[in-house]
Amino acid sequence: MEEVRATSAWVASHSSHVTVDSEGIEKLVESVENSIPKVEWNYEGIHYFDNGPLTLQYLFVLDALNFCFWPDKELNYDDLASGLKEALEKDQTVFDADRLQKYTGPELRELLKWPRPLPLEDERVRLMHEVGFELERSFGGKASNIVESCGKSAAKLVSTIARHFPGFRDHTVYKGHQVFLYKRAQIFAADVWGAFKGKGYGEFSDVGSITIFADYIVPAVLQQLGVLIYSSNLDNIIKGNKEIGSGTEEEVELRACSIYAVEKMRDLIQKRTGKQVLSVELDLWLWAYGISNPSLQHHRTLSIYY
Ligand SMILES: Nc1nc2c(c(CN[C@H]3C=C[C@H](O)[C@@H]3O)cn2[C@@H]2O[C@H](COP(=O)(O)O)[C@@H](O)[C@H]2O)c(=O)[nH]1
Repeated sequence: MEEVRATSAWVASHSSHVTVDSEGIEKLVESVENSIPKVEWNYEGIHYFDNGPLTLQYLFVLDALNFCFWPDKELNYDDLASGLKEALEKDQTVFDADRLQKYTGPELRELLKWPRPLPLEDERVRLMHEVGFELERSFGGKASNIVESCGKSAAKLVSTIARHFPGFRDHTVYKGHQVFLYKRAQIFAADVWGAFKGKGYGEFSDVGSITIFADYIVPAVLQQLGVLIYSSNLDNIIKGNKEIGSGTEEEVELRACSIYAVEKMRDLIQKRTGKQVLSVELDLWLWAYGISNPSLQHHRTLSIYY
């Protein structure tokens, strides 16, 4: 995760379309430093949890598919989470590694009870197959074995997932430099930590190493809160709901500057109050705030990473 931090900082310092506003960070931190809203994991009541290894299988499949909902106006992350939860409650074998390798698009739709093709459905199915195949090949079919192999280190968990599962390798090249963002691998570690409340499978000695999860909600929130400033061209693209290509400077800056800005917020909170906050906690607060404001306009990129 040091690479995520370092490469995001590099993007922020070479950025052409997005500016991280230090004054904006100071103002926001001043207004929230003593009262950062604590948001409970699964505050929405949409997730499967049984306190055992099946929860990890659910979370891993969830985060393998946790991207790109916006092309369907009615589809949200909640539909994916609660759809997978209900499917698992009905049949405990739905996420067995051998079954994951065989799903078709229509079967995935049926699992989620979604009446029409999902956005990037072929990619979702391909990634389910990839997860099933590699779980079987290297982890005895079980996501719990990935977590157990990481010796209570969230950083090791993220790197193990990125090493074994190509679909989680959320990185890109920006102005000639490789940039690591690892949104879905990090969110899996955070989901495990959140679901198990930092105990058992969720105990990580280095949970502070996780950064925020650079999706399409958090940048929009940071802009609304005055932390990110967009060029007028980028602002018009987002307001006009025009698509931004994956891997473009604009897209990488939106994501990397969000990571960098929240790391700066975290440092400032620590400096001013002496209190350690986790980027995961800041992420969940910002994300929940964004989700509760449906009028917030976010950038639109067709991506399998977020
Ligand atoms: N940064 C960040 N992004 C997050 C999440 C979560 C859910 N986290 C769970 C963890 C605890 C809670 O109980 C949540 O259920 C989803 N997303 C992203 O949002 C987008 C979906 O938006 P919309 O199309 O409007 O549904 C999509 O890119 C999705 O990947 C998060 O926590 N942080």
